[in-house]
This record gives sequence, C-alpha cells and structure tokens, in this order.
Amino acid sequence: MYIKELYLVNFRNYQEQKIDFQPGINLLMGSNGQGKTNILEGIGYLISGKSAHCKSENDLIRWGEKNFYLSGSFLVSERLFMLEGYYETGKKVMKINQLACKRLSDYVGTVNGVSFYPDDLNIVKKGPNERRRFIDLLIAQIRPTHFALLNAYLRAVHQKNILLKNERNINLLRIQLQAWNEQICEIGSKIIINRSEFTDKLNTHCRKIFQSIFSDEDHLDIVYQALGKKDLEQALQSFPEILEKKMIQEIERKAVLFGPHRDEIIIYLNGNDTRIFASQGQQRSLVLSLKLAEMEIIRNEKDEYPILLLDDVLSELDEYRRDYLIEYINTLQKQTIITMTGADDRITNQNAVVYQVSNGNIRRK
Ligand SMILES: Nc1ncnc2c1ncn2[C@@H]1O[C@H](COP(=O)(O)OP(=O)(O)OP(=O)(O)O)[C@@H](O)[C@H]1O
Repeated sequence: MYIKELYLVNFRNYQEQKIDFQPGINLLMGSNGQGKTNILEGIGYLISGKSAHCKSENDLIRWGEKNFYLSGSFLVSERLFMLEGYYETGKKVMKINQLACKRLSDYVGTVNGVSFYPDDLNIVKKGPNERRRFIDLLIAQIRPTHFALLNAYLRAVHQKNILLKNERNINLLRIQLQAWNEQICEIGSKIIINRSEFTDKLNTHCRKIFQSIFSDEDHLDIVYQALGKKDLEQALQSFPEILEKKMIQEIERKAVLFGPHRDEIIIYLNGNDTRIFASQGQQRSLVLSLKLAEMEIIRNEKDEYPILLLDDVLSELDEYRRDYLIEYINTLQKQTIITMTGADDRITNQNAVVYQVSNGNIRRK
C-alpha cells in the first residue's frame, strides 16, 4: 500500500500544499523547524484519525486559522482510497471515499502505517501507559473494533468514577457498582484477550529482529500482565472476583482502581526490565525492533506492508543500527517516507525521490 498524493490546508505550518509521492523511498530534506515532521504528522493523521503527538487537534490548526483539512489518495491492494480529515473546534469529520464515518472504528484500518519518531523511545523508557497505547494502536490497525471496545470501556470507567464520587447511599452504591463491574468485566476481558494475542505476536517477531540487530545471545521477552497476573486464563477467571474484592477499597478511595486501563506490559532483556536496566542504545534498538515487528504483523494480517514513516531516526541510531535500518528499507522496496536534515548517499542512491522542505513549502528536487 502507498500514498500517491497528500493535500494539506491550514495544517501546522502549511497553508496549502500538495505533494505527490512515489511508491518507493521518499526523502523529505530540510533544516530544523521547516515542516518535515508536520508532513508525517499529516499522513499519520489521515491513516489513524488521530494525532501522533498532539493531545488536542486544535494544535494542528495553522496559527491564526479556524480549521484544517487534509486529504490523501492511497493505493491498497490495487484499489484507490481517498481519505479526508476536517477539523474545527467542536467538529471533526473523517471520510473514506467521500463517505463520512460515524465512529473512528469505522475509519481506521483502511490504510496502515508504521511510524517511528524520536520520542517513540518513550515506549520503552516511560510508564505502562505508553506501551498500552502502542499495543492498542497496533491492534486497532488490524482490528478496528478494538477502538470501539476501548471507548466503551473508558466510558464505563468514567461512569463508575462519577458514581464512586457522588453516591452517598452505600447500599445503592454497591448495587450500582455491581452493574458497572459486570460491564467492565465483559468489555475489559475482550480488551485483555486482544492485547494478549498481539503481545504474543510482537514477542515472536520482535525477538528475532532484536537478535539480528543486537546479538544472538540476547533474549527478549515481552510480558503482558493483565490485572497483575502473568497468566491470561487466570486473569480472565479472577476478573469478577478481583472487582468484587476491591470494591471496599474503591469506595474508600472514591475512584476506579482496577482493570485493564492499569495493565502493565513489561519488556525483559535477558530477564531484566528494559525500562530500568537497558542502556540507551539497547532501548533504541528495542524500539526499532518493535516498529519493524509491527511492520511484519501488519503484513501477515493484511498481505501487504504498511507505509513506513521515519522521522529523523537515522541520526538517533549508531552506525551499525543505522546500516541495518538502511539495508531494511532498501531491501523492503515498499513505500518509506523519511525525514532528514542532510543527505545520506546510501539512501539517495537507491532511486529515492528527494523533496526540499523549506518554511512550509515543498519542492521536488
Ligand atoms: N499550529 C501551527 N501553526 C503554524 N506553525 C506551526 C504549528 N505547529 C508547529 N508549527 C511550526 O512548524 C515548524 C516545525 O515543523 P516540524 O516539526 O515539521 O519541523 P522539522 O522540519 O521536522 O524540524 P526538525 O528537523 O527540527 O525536527 C516550527 O517552525 C513550528 O513553529
């Protein structure tokens, strides 16, 4: 699959810009702060219906403007898809082939992409939130209903929180909490099952990739701990019981304390938690492995490689890992869009199309 054309209006530092991409390697070159990452952000937004970096879509609107519009034509299994995104405060419309989608779960998954930004290091370095987000986004690309499950689950948790804060009658509170717990259990179990399945897939691919970019002797293990349990069946069986047992604690604290929104995904390298013990270089190689594993998982499920978006990551890697990634891109021969501040012969020699990005303008070289 690949993006043929991108059109942006009032998106970040672009007033109006159209870009034609080629199916192979596309290099966006320019100095710092010119708008290279913003192009990847635009493509990523069209693919996922979400921003990779901004919590509020208002931040994506060009300063001084009231809305933004994006459109892209994509080729997927030789079929042409036109994706569009429009946003103004309080209104968001995502369209596939001119039809507006009611829910994000109706929109995602049409086109797939894997992006690698320098701050993706947080997937390994930071808390479980980042790893849950990573795996949830991966699942949603293949199984868009996962987004619907997450939304339904978060709504139930939100309602339960309101109840815990406001209901003073303890008997009434208990009855209502039981009803919410049943819902949380039902939806939460489906989320846990999806995450567990995809953690297994990640484990299989990531292990092999990490060994090839690091060393054969290193053993990687990604463990999804649902509800604090390492065993999936045990977690699912004990879910209702845990919620029942913890009810008193939740009433005392007036907050929802347990459920898959708190789950951990721990990445072990030779038995040690990589968040604490891996070196910066090992953490980078690990993120690279996770991203390339994501490529393989999507390819296996969709029979096509996703679009690869790389934001200035070559400069973040040491020479060996950089060579590995360049070799990967060159042999992959699929669409890759890379941002760089300076030319790298090993990429520019590979029939790459080069674009010069300068202050919100793009020119093909
Ligand atoms: N909402 C916005 N409206 C207008 N300009 C914006 C907006 N958000 C960010 N910018 C501008 O976009 C530019 C940053 O663009 P971007 O991050 O794409 O740069 P870059 O070329 O990738 O830079 P670097 O090489 O430093 O990563 C900055 O000049 C910033 O001020």
